Amino acid sequence: MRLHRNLVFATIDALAEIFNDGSYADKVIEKTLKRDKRWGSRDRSFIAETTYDIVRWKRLYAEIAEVKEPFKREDLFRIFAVWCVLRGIKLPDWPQFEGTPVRRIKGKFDELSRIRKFRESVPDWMDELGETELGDKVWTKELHALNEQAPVVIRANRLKTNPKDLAEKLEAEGIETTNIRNYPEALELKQRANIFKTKAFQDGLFEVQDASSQRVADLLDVKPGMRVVDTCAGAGGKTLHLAALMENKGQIIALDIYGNKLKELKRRAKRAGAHNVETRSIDSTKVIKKLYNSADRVLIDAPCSGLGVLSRNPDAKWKLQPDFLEKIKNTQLEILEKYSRIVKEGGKLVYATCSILPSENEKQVQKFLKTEIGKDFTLLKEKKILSSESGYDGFYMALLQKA
Ligand SMILES: C[S@@+](CC[C@H](N)C(=O)[O-])C[C@H]1O[C@@H](n2cnc3c(N)ncnc32)[C@H](O)[C@@H]1O
Repeated sequence: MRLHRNLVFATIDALAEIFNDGSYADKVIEKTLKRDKRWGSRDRSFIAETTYDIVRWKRLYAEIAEVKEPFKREDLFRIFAVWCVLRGIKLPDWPQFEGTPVRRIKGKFDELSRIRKFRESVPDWMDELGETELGDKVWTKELHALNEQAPVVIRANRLKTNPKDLAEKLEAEGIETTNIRNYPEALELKQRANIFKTKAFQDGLFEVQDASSQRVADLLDVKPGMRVVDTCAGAGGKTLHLAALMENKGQIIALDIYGNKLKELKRRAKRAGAHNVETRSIDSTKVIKKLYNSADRVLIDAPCSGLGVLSRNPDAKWKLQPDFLEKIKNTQLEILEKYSRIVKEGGKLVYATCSILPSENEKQVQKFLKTEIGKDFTLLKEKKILSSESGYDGFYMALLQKA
């Protein structure tokens, strides 16, 4: 591979913004890719993938490069040189790479690879937490899986198409997909591609949604005509799936504390042809109280650490802090206690997270079941999805029923 100066410089700029200014990797990459209209798809994927790779392996590479945060520009070039050496990419004879100690880099890599927190590139606290919660063996495997690049999975929108027709349409647009066994609406891309540009996407025939995430709406057991409340709807990934499962019949009330996310949800619902979705911003306790005892089904896709989705969101390794985790666990329990009151007698509730930590998952459900409102519920089913076992995101979901 020959390195192009403007692509490498763009990558270094992106890394500086992500590491030193605390910006989100996806946003920085999106902005960086708009910088030069002449860049083709290969150039763009070089920038995106190299940036993500270096974000993913920050701790390991910084340790090998012997540099510390905040990174100066020359530090970022040293980190970049480590990335090249470990991938067997020939370093160009630019002044930035002069004197790169190739043998020392390889030696340090071998030495650090013996220690999990360096090999898998995670902060000390996260490595300790993962081991405490999951045990050494499971955490080691899981962490390894979470450092793999995530596959691109889409969900065929049954309001407009089916997986077979969609696969054919995408193939006609040059995108090859495969079915995923036991995931009825999912297709996996054989190769990464900018699928948002396809006509099939603009026509609302699919949404990008990880295979594990597609399990959540399925578990809620919705039927056409039901009244369903999606309490933490965000931009509506699961709301749209629920609308499709309900064949657009009945009512879905999508809630979130952020109005801007709900705006995006509305836009997506329009594209997907989902007409039974109403959004409500949670701007006072009244919004929730008005819904008490009214829904056949309630989804709580709770805010969480996101530790199950590190493979698509590697900068969370560096952004997540232990005190945030403590706060979010309190929020999860509060949400469970408040929003479960929306379920009517005999109705069902799904509590889900994209975390693999028992303290955000089954332990929260157990705590909830002991609360006053929780005593009215029974746990019907629980699914713990590990990335190391499924090949997709780590997820947790529990189905509960109100007596
Ligand atoms: C895991 S995300 C939801 C993802 C979304 N359901 C989807 O499938 O695309 C959690 C959502 O909970 C929202 N949230 C955070 N605190 C909340 C609260 N107290 N009540 C309701 N929503 C909340 C966040 O804004 C975020 O959109």
